[in-house]
Amino acid sequence: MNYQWYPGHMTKARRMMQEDIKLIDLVIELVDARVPFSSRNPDIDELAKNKSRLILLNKSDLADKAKTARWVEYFQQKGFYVLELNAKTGAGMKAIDGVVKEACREKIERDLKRGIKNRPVRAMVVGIPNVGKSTFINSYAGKACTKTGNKPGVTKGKQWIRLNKTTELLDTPGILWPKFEDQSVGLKLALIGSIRDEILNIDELAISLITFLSAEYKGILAERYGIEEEGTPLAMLEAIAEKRGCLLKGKGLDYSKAAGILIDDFRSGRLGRLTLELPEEKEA
Ligand SMILES: Nc1nc2c(ncn2[C@@H]2O[C@H](COP(=O)(O)OP(=O)(O)OP(=O)(O)O)[C@@H](O)[C@H]2O)c(=O)[nH]1
Repeated sequence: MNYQWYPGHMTKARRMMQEDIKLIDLVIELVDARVPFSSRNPDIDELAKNKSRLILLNKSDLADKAKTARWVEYFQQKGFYVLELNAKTGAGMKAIDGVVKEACREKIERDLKRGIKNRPVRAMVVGIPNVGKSTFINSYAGKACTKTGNKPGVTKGKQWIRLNKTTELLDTPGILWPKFEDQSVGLKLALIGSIRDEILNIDELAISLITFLSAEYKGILAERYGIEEEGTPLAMLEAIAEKRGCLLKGKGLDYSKAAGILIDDFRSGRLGRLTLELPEEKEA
């Protein structure tokens, strides 16, 4: 399968982010907890060097709890501050302020030594499309906070949201481009729904998911669809089509319909909390 992204916007988005990053102290990077490696663009490490860093493992409600704990440990070992989050419900949100302060402690202390009091920490949210940046900003900023409007000088044209006494957030998130280093990255991004479905081959996607699930999460397909987990992935897709009554008009089974049901069940969490990759695979 050949995966494409939204070509054309990348250069502009990157240039804008390069400018914006100059204005901020803290980069809050959202990744999808089901694919923390595939949903991050490592170029951000270069773009945001010398900045405090916080990684939010978002959509953690859909990810495997034990595997998320391993990703937390992995990113911590790399020197990032890390939190699990469900931006949609706000679960995990309370811990953020404390961690932001901790991540920016050096900056706050440096300011104090220079006699600068109460200059807020300036933060920016970044991430690839669909990881939940807007949902997070809306939830974190809440209704009570006010937009500060344009400021003179360096921040001309930028909107900042004053979150509390210590933190301001740039109101437009930085969009990063996913990095298709190998086919498996594109495949995982397609599975979580970050690539437009029109350009995907849904049958191939379902076969890949079945292959993965029957190896890593044995029993899940049997439980959800009442099928035997045996034979080829195609045979299992066929079994799902049979169980779910996916029929073509008078001409046998509708595999694509069954594939659609499976992918949809995965994306919405109906197959359970599943994570598609682990840190050690990435390091291998
Ligand atoms: N289950 C779940 N869904 C979430 C969570 N956070 C965001 N979403 C959903 O994910 C989808 C994308 O969220 P957005 O906030 O639009 O993502 P974005 O990163 O701003 O997307 P772009 O504008 O494309 O860059 C929406 O349907 C959200 O409701 C979460 O923690 N859990």
